[in-house]
Amino acid sequence: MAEFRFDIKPLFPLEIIKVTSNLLPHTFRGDRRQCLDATSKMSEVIDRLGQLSAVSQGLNKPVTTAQRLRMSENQTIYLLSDTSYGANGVVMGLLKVGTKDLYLFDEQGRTRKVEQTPSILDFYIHESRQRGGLGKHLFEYMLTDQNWTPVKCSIDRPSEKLLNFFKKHYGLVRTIPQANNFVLYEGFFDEEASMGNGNGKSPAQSNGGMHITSSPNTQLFGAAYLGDEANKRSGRNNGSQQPNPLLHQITQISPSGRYGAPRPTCSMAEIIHAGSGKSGKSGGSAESSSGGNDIAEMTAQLQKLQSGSDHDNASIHTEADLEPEPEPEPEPEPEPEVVTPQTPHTPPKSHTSTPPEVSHVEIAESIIGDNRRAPAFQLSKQHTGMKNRSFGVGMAVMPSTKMEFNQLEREDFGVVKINRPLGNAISPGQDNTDAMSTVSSVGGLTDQGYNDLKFYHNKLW
Ligand SMILES: CC(=O)SCCNC(=O)CCNC(=O)[C@H](O)C(C)(C)COP(=O)(O)OP(=O)(O)OC[C@H]1O[C@@H](n2cnc3c(N)ncnc32)[C@H](O)[C@@H]1OP(=O)(O)O
Repeated sequence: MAEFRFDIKPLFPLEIIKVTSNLLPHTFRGDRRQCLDATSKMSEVIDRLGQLSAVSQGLNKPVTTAQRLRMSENQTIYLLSDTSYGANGVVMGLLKVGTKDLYLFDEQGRTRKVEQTPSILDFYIHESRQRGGLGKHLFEYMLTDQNWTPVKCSIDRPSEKLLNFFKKHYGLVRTIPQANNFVLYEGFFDEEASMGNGNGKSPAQSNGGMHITSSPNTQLFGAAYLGDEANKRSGRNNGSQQPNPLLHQITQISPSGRYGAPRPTCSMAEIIHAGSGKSGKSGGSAESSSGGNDIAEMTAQLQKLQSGSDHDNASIHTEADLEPEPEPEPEPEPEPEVVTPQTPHTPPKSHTSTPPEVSHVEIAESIIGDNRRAPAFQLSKQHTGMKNRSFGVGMAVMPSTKMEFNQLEREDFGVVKINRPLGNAISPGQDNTDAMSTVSSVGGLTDQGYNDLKFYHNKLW
């Protein structure tokens, strides 16, 4: 348990105290000197518990620090103590909550901007006291104090233990898939489920903040981008939408828990890999499939070309058939104030949301063309000395399928050298890293009369 060099009893007149950005216990009364002393000690307590929580969750840096709390506007930390333990007492647990403005998907896959969503941000009970009911005790205190209900809480990358906690104590299992790091349980958007929270409104509604948005992602990916299950559900509900057999959601079964929570995907990657068709929709709703250039069609054409088959009914190869690449473990991120989802998707069996994984090697190649294909056999620069041969690199500036250039110096990423004479040593005093200086000094042309483009880059092949 977290013991300190000072007596914690003055800080903890109650078993549970709450602390906000002033870093003082909500019970605090004292003069300026006592205030400074209390904030200093409380900072130490928060930093220690935050550190223990991070270690317990396998995070490489704490989600909770005194400094972060001090800078926050709407976060509260609840601390659970046992002042009877030892001479100075001990602190046994921490629960950090706050409100967030989030873009969320509801159960029909519509994007909603929910302002001041109740959020569980960090939760920790010391290992020696876990599974003894203290977590529930602390959580219930917070719910009462904040006037929240569990089903209305969003949870920032819940751990496996916390998922079990919600299942055991509140019967919450089924989640609404999100594309950000937050997990919502079914019922979050229900009006009636919010009646028990005291004011008859959901937390979001009570803050006047929930409305369907026309976010860029909704326009880009459509509201029915949830795959078959969601399409069926919405089809049952309103009878207007039919599942499109060509449109499978991009699904990856990932471990649930803090690291298993979905990461936002790169919007640019989505656009590059999936958005080149005129329809502009990657997964698409039933309505979105009208464009002649959509991915399914392009992929089918590619398949036909590859197999040499011209059967009209060749099977369609969709994103769901492609092997997802293993996802690197995401680092813990500071809680975003506004999180914009990229794509919704169907919940995996674990009932936790997973990130959409776009892996369109073939599609990307079909879009870009053969220029991007690597040769069947290629010599590396180890084989060819310092001569590098690059295919497609720098296509943005050279309309050639092949580029050759000398490599006399070390490789650095992203440095583009222009106008240095091909193969020549750099003259003394010439700035080797400044393209501008070489532009003016050489006149811009090589012996062959061409501009010399020099690329320094990491190994790409
Ligand atoms: C947004 C976030 O903060 S995510 C991070 C959540 N925090 C962590 O994972 C840190 C490590 N875990 C903990 O600190 C605690 O286990 C907490 C805070 C999740 C729960 O506190 P506890 O005091 O253990 O909760 P409490 O005793 O009230 O409830 C126990 C239930 O929680 C779940 N739980 C607690 N520990 C575990 C565990 N090791 N394995 C699986 N489930 C667990 C179970 O449902 C358990 O019920 P059970 O013992 O009948 O199986």
